[in-house]
Amino acid sequence: MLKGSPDSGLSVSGVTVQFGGLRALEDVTLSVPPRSVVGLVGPNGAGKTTLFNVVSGFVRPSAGQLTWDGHPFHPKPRRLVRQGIARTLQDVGLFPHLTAVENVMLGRTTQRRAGYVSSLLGLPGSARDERESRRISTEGLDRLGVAQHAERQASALPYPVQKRVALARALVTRPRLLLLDEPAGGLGAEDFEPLAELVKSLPGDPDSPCSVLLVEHHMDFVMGVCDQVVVLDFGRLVAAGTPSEIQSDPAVAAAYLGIDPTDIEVDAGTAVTLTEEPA
Ligand SMILES: Nc1ncnc2c1ncn2[C@@H]1O[C@H](COP(=O)(O)OP(=O)(O)OP(=O)(O)O)[C@@H](O)[C@H]1O
Repeated sequence: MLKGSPDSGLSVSGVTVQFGGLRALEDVTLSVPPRSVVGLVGPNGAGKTTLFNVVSGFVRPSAGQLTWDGHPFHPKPRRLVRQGIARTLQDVGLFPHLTAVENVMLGRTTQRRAGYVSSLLGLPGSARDERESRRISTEGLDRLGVAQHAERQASALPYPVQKRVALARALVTRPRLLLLDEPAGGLGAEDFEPLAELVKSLPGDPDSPCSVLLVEHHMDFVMGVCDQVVVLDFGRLVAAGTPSEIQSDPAVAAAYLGIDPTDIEVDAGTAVTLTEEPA
C-alpha cells in the first residue's frame, strides 16, 4: 500500500500507556487493514478499552504512534467522525429523553450543512437539512431492523433495540473505520446472528465500505465475524492471527485461565487441553 494512500487503514505502532504506576498498554503494535474486521480480545483489565481510547483520542500514549490513511494520526475525539472513524460505547450512550431517530440524527450533526445556530434561528436550509437528516437516520434505523421504533423515546426501548440504535447512529456517519465496543454484550443468542451478519457485511458495503475493530467477550461471536484477532493480556499483545490460529494458541488459553503456557498441550484440532489443573 502506498504511503499516504486514502485506503491504508489504521496502524498502531509500539503504543504504551502509563496510568501512574500502572502500565495499561505496553509496546502494542497492530493494524486494521481496509475492508477487514479485527477483533481485540483479552481478559478483564487487559487494556482493550484503553486501546480504543487511544485511537479515539481520549488517552494520549506515552510512547508509540498511530497512522490513519497512511499519515501520522493524532486523534481528537471531536474530530473523529470527520476523519472517518466512528465508535460505539460499551454502555450504549443514547440520550434517554430523545427519540430513537433523534439520537441517530445527532450522529449526523457534523455532516449537516446548517448547524444548530441556523436551525434555532430558522435560517434557510436548516429545515431542508433537518428533513434530509431525519430521512437518512430513519433509513439507518431500517438497516438495523428497528425503524418501527424511530419515534419512541430511547429510555423506553428494550436494551437490544437501544444497542441497534447506537450502532445506527455510528453508521449514519458513513465511517471508514468503526470501533465497536462489546456489540454483543447484553444481547440474547437470538440477536447474535443478525448482528454478526451485519458486522461481516460492513467491509464489503458497496456504498460505504467500513473496516471494523471490535472489542468483545463473546468468543463465538468474535471467531465468527473476525478476519484477524489480537489478544492482549496485562497490556501486552500475546497473540495475533486468524480465529483458528488464535483458538489453538497456548498463550491465549494461558491469558484467559491465568496459567503457565508450558502447562498446556495443543491438539491437532482447535482445542487446547490443560496438562495440569490451574492452581
Ligand atoms: N483512566 C484510568 N486511570 C487509571 N487506570 C486506568 C484508567 N483506565 C484504565 N485503567 C486501568 O488500566 C488497565 C486496563 O484497563 P482497560 O479498561 O483498558 O481494560 P479492558 O481490557 O478494557 O477491561 P474490561 O474487559 O474489563 O473492559 C486496568 O488495570 C484499569 O484499571
